[in-house]
Amino acid sequence: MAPGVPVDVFSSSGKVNRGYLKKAYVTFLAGNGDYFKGVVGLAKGLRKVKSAYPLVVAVLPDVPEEHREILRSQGCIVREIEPIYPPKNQIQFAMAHFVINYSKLRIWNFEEYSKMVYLDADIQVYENIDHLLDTPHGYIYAVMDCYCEKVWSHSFQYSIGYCQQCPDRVKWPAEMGSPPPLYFNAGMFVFEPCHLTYEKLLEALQITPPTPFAEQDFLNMFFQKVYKPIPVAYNLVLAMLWRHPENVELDKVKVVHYCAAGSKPWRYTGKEENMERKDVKMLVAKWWDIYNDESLDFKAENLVPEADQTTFSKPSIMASMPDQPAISYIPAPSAA
Ligand SMILES: O=c1ccn([C@@H]2O[C@H](COP(=O)(O)OP(=O)(O)O)[C@@H](O)[C@H]2O)c(=O)[nH]1
Ligand SMILES: OC[C@H]1O[C@H](O[C@@H]2[C@@H](O)[C@H](O)[C@@H](O)[C@H](O)[C@@H]2O)[C@H](O)[C@@H](O)[C@H]1O
Ligand SMILES: [Mn+2]
Repeated sequence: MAPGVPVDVFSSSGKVNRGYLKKAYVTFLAGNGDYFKGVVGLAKGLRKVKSAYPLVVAVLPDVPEEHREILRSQGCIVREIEPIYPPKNQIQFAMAHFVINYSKLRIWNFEEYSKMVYLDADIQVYENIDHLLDTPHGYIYAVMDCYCEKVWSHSFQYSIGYCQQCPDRVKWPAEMGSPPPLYFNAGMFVFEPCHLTYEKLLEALQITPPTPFAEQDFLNMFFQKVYKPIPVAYNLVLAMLWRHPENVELDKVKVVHYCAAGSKPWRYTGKEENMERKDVKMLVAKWWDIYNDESLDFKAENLVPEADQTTFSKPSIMASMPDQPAISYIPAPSAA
């Protein structure tokens, strides 16, 4: 991987009171294909768990008006963003479509929000996770990824069978120095929009050679020093079911990420590897139950008045978080 872009997050230059700004969920939609169905499912899932926050959808210009209308009719806040492309490169992304995912970075410029939870459109929320929007400032919270799927076959980790999800199974070779820094799946993360951070991201992107996992690799480099792992329950990358079942308590999972090949519920055929598993079929059916539930369709009278957004208890994850003073991101100048 290219050298990390250190982000010196904390500064004693005092606190920024971000309490007056709004909070929201945000997802990303590109193209005129069927991912909009994922966004509809996500909007209905957040309603089912009675989230107090809206879902913002960052759409690329190629998302047709018809799809945007469907999302608005489901109560989504649709915001058009300009694409972001990595510098000219010969890289072979792990999946060809990953190149459009750099555009996700535009969400750091949604400065009217103090805190957001980003969720891929192939994610479903099955339990209320609004408390993530009350986590201490100054960090990016996300779930650790898994290196065991074939899509990682370009990596040294994969070649020796090392995975951060089970670092003792195959130990990192001492001669290779310390193991790689903890690495998060960029399908779900808790972050703080900030124009200064946004500018630093774009600046750093122009001087960082693209790598197989595109913006996910880049975000892991950029936020390496402020990444806080959160439990698998907050983003079950489906492959964990067969790669690390010992790390999964399915009945405690709050968020499911349908990222394994063939697992997108709206395209599910059951033909790809692992797709015939009982747990996968159950999770796909669970997604469809919400998608098809008309009682979860948006009704204007259900709107949560903005003022009510703060009447929130701080459940368990807050209890385990040391209280931090409200500190804004003050990225250091890029080291690269
Ligand atoms: O044609 C596409 C491909 C991707 N995406 C968005 O980009 C995210 C990341 O792609 P994907 O989830 O397919 O990657 P994975 O998590 O499976 O690696 C999706 O969830 C969508 O939000 C999209 O809108 N249209
Ligand atoms: O553009 C890079 C993408 O990288 C990640 O997807 C991968 C990763 O999770 C692997 O570990 C899985 O094995 C694989 O299936 C999955 O595609 C993010 O989910 C996605 O949002 C996006 O950032
Ligand atoms: Mn995804």
